[in-house]
Amino acid sequence: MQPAVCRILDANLDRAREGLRIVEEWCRFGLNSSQFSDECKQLRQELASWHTLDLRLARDTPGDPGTELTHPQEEQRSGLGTLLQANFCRVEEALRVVEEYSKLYNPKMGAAFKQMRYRVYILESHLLGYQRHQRLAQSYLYLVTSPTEGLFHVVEAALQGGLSLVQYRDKDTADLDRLETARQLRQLCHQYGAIFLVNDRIDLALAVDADGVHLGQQDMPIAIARQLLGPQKIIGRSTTNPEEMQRAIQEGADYIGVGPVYETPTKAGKAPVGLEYIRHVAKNVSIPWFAIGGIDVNNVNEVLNAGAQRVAVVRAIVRAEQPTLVTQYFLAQLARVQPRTTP
Ligand SMILES: Cc1ncc(COP(=O)(O)OP(=O)(O)O)c(N)n1
Ligand SMILES: Cc1nc(C(=O)O)sc1CCOP(=O)(O)O
Ligand SMILES: [Mg+2]
Repeated sequence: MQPAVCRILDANLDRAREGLRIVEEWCRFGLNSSQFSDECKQLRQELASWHTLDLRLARDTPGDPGTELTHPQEEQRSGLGTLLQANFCRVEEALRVVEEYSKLYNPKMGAAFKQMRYRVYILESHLLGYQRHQRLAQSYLYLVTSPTEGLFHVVEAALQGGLSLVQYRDKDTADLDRLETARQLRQLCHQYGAIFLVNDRIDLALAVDADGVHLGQQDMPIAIARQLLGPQKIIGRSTTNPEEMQRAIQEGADYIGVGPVYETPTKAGKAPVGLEYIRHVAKNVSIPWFAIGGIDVNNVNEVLNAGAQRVAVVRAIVRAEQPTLVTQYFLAQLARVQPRTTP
């Protein structure tokens, strides 16, 4: 066997193992998930079983020109999501290299690495989906955007205040512009570890790889959205009464919107549901739900006193002079009504 092939296999087996270890550490210490960390460990052990002495002996680190090469992006990661994604990429690439070159070395190894690569794809998709749903469960304030000058500044200011859930809502702009805005908002949200959802449009959500969609009663049925988006993405549904609420849950919504609580010019003409429906949802719903419609810093406590633990707002943040401070105020009020978790 050519020594160069052995060196390639040796280097990529190491690369894949290192990347898996980085992912495994997060599964173990960040998520406390034995299921995900066991899968990483099994993959690492299988890798190790193919990393035979003849491959290790081919190593020539001083003669490897690649040890000096780094990319600036490797020196900094904008968040945990980017870090995990970069390492999944590294593992998948390395496995693909091993799969190809091992065909010259041991064809059985090629087949085994193809299987492993698919296992890593599945792990990545399950892990990212799990993280996304965890983040949703920890999100109490939800910013729904409206077209406004300085939208990115407003959203970034709110993210700096601790916001972790954003919906891009824009009914009238040309698709080409919406696509660009959605792309940039997604990037901004992910930089802060926040979830990014798209209102109404499954196609746009898919195009920018958003975390999911928000669908109203007149929008696409949840079952079709789920088929298009898959189980790992988030699907939210608007509801205005107990029947819609029950149906949304049965159909598999990940969260529901509950409103409008108060009359609002943002959704002119939609009759307010009032606090009675909030009380009903508070008693009957266990998935995340967000009270929405006319909520601001002056009336938020009334909504919380009726049983809401999460709220969604448009104007209260988009029109705020100081979106960071308003976000912090909302989050502080919301924190008062969160159930205490035992340490
Ligand atoms: C969180 C949240 N709740 C409700 C809505 C309203 O959705 P919909 O009824 O489809 O109305 P539009 O927003 O599409 O005008 C929402 N967007 N977000
Ligand atoms: C987008 C939207 N959906 C609603 C619903 O009840 O389904 S109320 C609403 C607008 C909320 O805007 P603001 O916070 O400015 O009142
Ligand atoms: Mg809609």
